[in-house]
Amino acid sequence: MAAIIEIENLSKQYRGGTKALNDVSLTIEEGEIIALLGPNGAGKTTLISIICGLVVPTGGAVRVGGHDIATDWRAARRLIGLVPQEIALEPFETVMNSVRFTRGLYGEGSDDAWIGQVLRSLALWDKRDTPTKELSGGMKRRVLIAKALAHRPKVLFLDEPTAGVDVALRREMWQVVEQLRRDGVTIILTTHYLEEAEEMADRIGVIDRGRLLLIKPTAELMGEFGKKTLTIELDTPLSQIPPELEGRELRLSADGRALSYDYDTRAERTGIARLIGDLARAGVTVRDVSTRQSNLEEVFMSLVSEPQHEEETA
Ligand SMILES: Nc1ncnc2c1ncn2[C@@H]1O[C@H](COP(=O)(O)OP(=O)(O)OP(=O)(O)O)[C@@H](O)[C@H]1O
Repeated sequence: MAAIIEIENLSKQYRGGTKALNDVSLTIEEGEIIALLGPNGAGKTTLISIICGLVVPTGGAVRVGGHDIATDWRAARRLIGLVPQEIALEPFETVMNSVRFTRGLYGEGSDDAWIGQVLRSLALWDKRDTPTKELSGGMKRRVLIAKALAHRPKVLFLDEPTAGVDVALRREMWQVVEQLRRDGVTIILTTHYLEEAEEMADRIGVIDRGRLLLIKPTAELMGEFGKKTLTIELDTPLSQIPPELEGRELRLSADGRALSYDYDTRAERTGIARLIGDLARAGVTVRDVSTRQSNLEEVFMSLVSEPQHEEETA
C-alpha cells in the first residue's frame, strides 16, 4: 500500500503562545481508517486543519499524495475532503444542488453521475430534491459527507462525526464510514469516544497536549494494553485469602465469594493453570470462572494521566 499522507515533525504554536502540536510525525496508508483520540484541546483539530490547509504550521512538513501542502497546496487540497464538526448547510437549497455547489468551489466542472453515485451510497438519492432544512439530523450529517466527497477526494477527514448525537445516529454514521471504507476512501476521524475508535479504526492514534503519544493497529493496542481479569466465584465464601495462595496477588471480594486475578494476555505464562492447581490444593472449590478484557477506556486513561492545562506553552 502507498502512503497517502506523510506528516513530518509537525509543530504549531498559536500566536497566544499555545503549543497545540509538538513534533508530530505520522504516515497514513491509502485505504486506512485512522482514529485520532484525545481529550479536549489535545491538538486533533489543529492537526486536521493544518493538513487541510486551514492553519499554517510553525514547523515540519505534510505531503498529501506526494504534494507538499505548503508549496503544492492546490494539488494537495484537491485530494482532501473535510467534514466539519458543525452542520452548516444552505437551508433552502436541495440536497443535489448543495453537493453540486461544492464541486464548483473546487473549480471542478459538473459531474452529476458522480454526485448521483455519492448520494446513492449515502442513502440520500431519494432526498436529492428535498431542501436541506427538511432533513433529519442524521441526513444532514450525510449531506455534509456528500459535499466533502463531491470532488472525488482520496482522503476524508471527519472531525468528531458523532459528537452530541444519539446512539442510533452514531451507529448509522459508523455504517456510513464502513461503506466509505469499502469504496476505498482513506478516512481520518477525530473522536472523544473510545468505543467509536475501537469500532471503526484500523489504527488508533492517541494525542495529548500536542504530542502523538502512540499510533498502533487497533487490535494490537487492545492486546498490548489489554490486561485481563480472571474472576473466580467460590462455592463457599472465604474470610481471608488462604496462606497457600499468598503472594499470588489475588483480591478477595468484600463478601468473600469471589477471587480476582489480573494477568497479562501477552505473557508466556499467565499463571492461571498454577493458580487453579493451588486453589484445589488449598481446598477452595470453584463454582464458576469468568474473564474480562480491559477496554480502551482503561488503556486511554493509563496513557493520558493529567488533565490538560490551557495555559501550558511548553
Ligand atoms: N486559533 C487558535 N488560536 C489560539 N489557540 C488555539 C487556536 N485553536 C486552538 N487553539 C489551542 O490549541 C490547543 C489545541 O486545540 P485543538 O482544537 O487542536 O484541540 P482538539 O484536540 O481538537 O480539542 P477538541 O477535542 O476540544 O476539539 C488548545 O489549547 C486550544 O485552546
